[in-house]
Amino acid sequence: MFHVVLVEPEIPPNTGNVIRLCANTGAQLHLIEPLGFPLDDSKMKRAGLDYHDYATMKVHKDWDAFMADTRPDPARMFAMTTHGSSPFADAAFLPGDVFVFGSETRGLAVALRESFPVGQRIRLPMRPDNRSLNLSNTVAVVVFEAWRQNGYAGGA
Ligand SMILES: C[S@@+](CC[C@H](N)C(=O)[O-])C[C@H]1O[C@@H](n2cnc3c(N)ncnc32)[C@H](O)[C@@H]1O
Repeated sequence: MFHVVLVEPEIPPNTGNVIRLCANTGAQLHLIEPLGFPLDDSKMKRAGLDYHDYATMKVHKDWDAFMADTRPDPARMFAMTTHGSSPFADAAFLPGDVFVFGSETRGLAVALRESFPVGQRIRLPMRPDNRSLNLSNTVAVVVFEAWRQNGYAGGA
């Protein structure tokens, strides 16, 4: 099972899309507070979520609480960032890998981003002069690539 970590997400429909994506792919979703919206926000509900979709979601009061609760292997954590220097095409993912995403307007805080070794800061390719992809689209690309590399284990 992969782990998707949204650090301080701000836009309800993005988080709604990611909740559904994680439910469909078997990824464990972690939301790091503060969130920019209440979890029962009506705009998030428009993502068409069912009760069972929320089963893969955990909320952590901050980054340190996430690390203490989850105890991930630091060597298998990846910061997804437009400031990354490691090409996505070269990344090899394993079951249990942790993918960390920044908020929609701020991205990942510099200190958190730089706490990842350069080889674990990954940038998805974009055409020149584009700033960033949508958060939920980025999560979908990464989770499906990681799942593809692992034979869509558990998928029907
Ligand atoms: C809308 S972007 C944030 C943009 C923010 N203004 C910044 O400068 O980082 C939200 C998140 O999506 C992910 N993201 C978006 N485009 C990406 C890309 N090309 N490569 C890797 N991650 C990306 C990152 O995790 C980012 O923090």
